[in-house]
Formats: sequence, C-alpha cells, structure tokens
Amino acid sequence: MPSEASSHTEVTDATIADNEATIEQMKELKFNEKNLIIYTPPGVNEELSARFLSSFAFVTFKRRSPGLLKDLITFLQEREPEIIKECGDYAHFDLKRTIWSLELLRGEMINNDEFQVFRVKAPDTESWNKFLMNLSEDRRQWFSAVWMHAECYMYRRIWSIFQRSETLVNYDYFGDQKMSAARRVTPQMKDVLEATRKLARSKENFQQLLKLSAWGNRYDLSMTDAGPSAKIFRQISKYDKDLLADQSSDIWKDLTEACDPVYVDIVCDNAGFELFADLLLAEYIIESGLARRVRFHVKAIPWFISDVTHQDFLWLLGYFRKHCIPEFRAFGKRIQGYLRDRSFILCDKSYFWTSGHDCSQMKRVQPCLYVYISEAALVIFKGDLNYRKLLGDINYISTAKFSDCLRGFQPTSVCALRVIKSDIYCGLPVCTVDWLTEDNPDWMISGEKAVIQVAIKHRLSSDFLV
Ligand SMILES: O=P(O)(O)OC[C@@]1(O)O[C@H](CO)[C@@H](O)[C@@H]1O
Repeated sequence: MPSEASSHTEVTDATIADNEATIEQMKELKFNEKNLIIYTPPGVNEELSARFLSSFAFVTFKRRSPGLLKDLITFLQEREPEIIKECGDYAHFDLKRTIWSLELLRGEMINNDEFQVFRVKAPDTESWNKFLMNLSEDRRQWFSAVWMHAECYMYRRIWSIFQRSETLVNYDYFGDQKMSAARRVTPQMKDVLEATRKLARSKENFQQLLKLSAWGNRYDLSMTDAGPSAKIFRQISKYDKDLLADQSSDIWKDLTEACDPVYVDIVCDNAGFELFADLLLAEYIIESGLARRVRFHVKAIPWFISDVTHQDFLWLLGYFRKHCIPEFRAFGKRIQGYLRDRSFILCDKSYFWTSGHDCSQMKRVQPCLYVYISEAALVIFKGDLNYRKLLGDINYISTAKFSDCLRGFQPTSVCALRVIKSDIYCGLPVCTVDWLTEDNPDWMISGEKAVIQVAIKHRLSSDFLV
C-alpha cells in the first residue's frame, strides 16, 4: 500500500502531465486556427499541402522536418573535429554560423513564416527566386504551400546555408549517412550480385530486375535506416502481392519494339542499395541488347538526405572497384567500362531535378532537358518524390489513368518505379485505397506497397523530339 506522501506525489505527477498535455493541445489548436489549417482532407485534384491537418505533409512540417533539421544540427556539432580536418580550421567559425542559420530555418518552419528569396549566388538562384515570386501570396508559407514546393524549398535552403561559407561550400552534409548506408548493405548487395549473374535475355528476367529496382526504392534515409533482406532478388516474386500496379510486361514490349538507337534514361533517386539495383538493371539492359545506352540523371546538390549526387555515383563505383570481394571489383570494372565506352552516361548537372517545378513545367523552364530526354525510348523515374513531381503533387482520384496525370509531360515513354511513401496515387484498381486504408490508415507511408507504371509514347524513328 503506497504511503500517503507517495500516492500524493503520484497524483501530482499525473496532474502535471495532464496539464502539460492540455497546454500542448491548446497550443496546437491556436496554431491551427491562426494558420487556417483545414480539418477535412484535400479534395480531388487539389494539391497536397500541410494546410490539411490529416495529410502527411502536415506531419512532415510539424514533426519530421523540424526533427531532420535538429538531427542535422546535432550531426554538425558532433562531427566538428572531422569536418575541420576535411574542410580546414576556419570551418570552426563557418560551422557556428551554419548551425545558427539552420536553427533560424527551423524556427521559420515552426512559425509558418513566409518563404524567403535566395541571396547566395548559385547557378539556380535566379530560377529558384523566379519560382518563389511566381507563387501566389497564399501559397508561400510552409503550412499553405504545395507540399512539394515547400519540401524542395527546405532542402534548397539548407544547401544555400552551406553555400554561404567558404570552407563548407563543397561539403555534403548527408554524405556520411549515404556512405554508411551503402556499407551496411554490402552483404545484401553481394548476394544480389551473385544471384543476377549471366541472366539470359528474357521478359521474365527483365521484369525481375525492374522489380528489384522498384523495391530498391524502399531504402531511403528520410524514411528508414533498415536495409533489404539478402534474399530480396531470389524472392522478388514474393513481393508481387504488394505491387498495386505492375505494367512491367508493357515496358518490356515497348522497349523491344523501340527504334534504334535505343537509349534508356534513369532519373535516379536514392544512393546505396537503390543505386546498386539501378546499375544492375542498366547492366542487364546493355548486356541483353535491349538498349545501346543508359543515361543516369542524378542530383546537383545534396537532396532529401539519400538522393544520389555525382559524388555518390562515383563513390559507389570506387567502393566496388577497391573492394576486397572479387565479385564487387569485377562489377565495378564492368561499370567503369560502360562509362568509358559510353554505354553508360552520367548526365551533366541539371538543376531542374532540385527545383520546385514539377515535370509538366520542364518543357517551359528547361526545354533542353526535355529535348534530351526525348531522345530516349524510355525514361524511368525512380522513387516517391519523382512520382510526386510527375503528378505535380495533385490529389488525383486513385483510379485516374497514369498517362492523364502527367498533364502533357510525355517526352517519350514515361515509366515510374515507386514505393508508395506518401498520400498520392493514380492508376490503381477501384477500391484499392479504401480497402488498404481500412486495413491500416498509414499504409501509404509504410513503404509496403509499390507500383510499376508506364505511359507509352509510340514513336516512329522520324518523330519530332518535342
Ligand atoms: O523519393 P523517395 O526517396 O522515394 O522518397 C522521398 C520521401 O521520403 O520524401 C517525402 C516525404 O518527406 C516523400 O515523397 C517520401 O516519403
């Protein structure tokens, strides 16, 4: 029987906890009222936004992104000695100002301040500021903007903070996480490499590698630290039940009927295992004669934590080439050979992929890129953010045709290999979303389901490019 004093303390503690919870709730209600947060979900064809209380966008700017900024600040504080060794003694002073600026950015997000134009000179500063100035007044704050606009703005703001400092201008503040993630999945990559040697040219093998590339998208550091199972390739068909749309057969048909010279473009997403799976798919496409060339589009700046930059692509290649396991060295040597004979092209930097624009704007804002991609018979968009860029973060009805949701973006046949990590979808069978949501209201952010979709563009070899 607790003494009177201890039971009194327990009652006081419980009362304090209740009061704190109530105060927190009052604060949230006040925030929602002040910032016109909407309690109903977005309507059909409305753009995703953190202004909708029930959206993943709201959770992102209320919890996830402030947490990400806090973690980045802690990382910089803890890694100061290593960063100074890498970037020079003056980095000590630059780090202080960088951390202070990241804390200011975090405060702006929490207070739902208006987006600021970029002052630090960079190749994309002017285009980013033009983009921001073209946003309507009521779409220039964290909790009112289109989710994709605000999220891309955040990662570009982080980069601009590092661009302001002499010593940190080339420092990849997500680099350590990307390299450790790749090292962590080395055993799985070895198993997959062994399982995918000498695959004959066949529709089934192509489909298996396409699915591996799709499921490789599950491993993105802004969502999980977990890696794939070692048996992922050998058991890839086990995941077919979680493919809500699978047009891999249509993709095979389109590619095998394409006019020479056949190029396949891959708009990459995450480094590490996903990039490894993309390289395996690309190797198969070249070795089986499905295409003459595979061209990789990567990010110009550190992006969404684990997105591939040129530095990451070349680091993984070097990691394989110098590895103690002979299979990795051989794989690295082959990739090097494809780059040398131009079967693989690591495309030059394009700041379109780290802009706020969605793909339907590419023809207008980056026509050269649109024409370049038009040369390919197929362009493969990897991942969830790229899917949102294809759909413009628009809340389509889940049964809407994938090709219709591209809103005129059709430089060539457009394929999406996407693990579903956000509340936006199209091209799904009737009632799929309802059934899954009834089962688990958070299924769409779990990474348990995926789609392989394609909008075919039938082209004669003499077609105009645009
Ligand atoms: O493009 P990826 O790496 O597959 O996913 C990007 C992502 O992690 O970021 C956004 C949420 O912050 C979502 O689009 C998705 O969850």
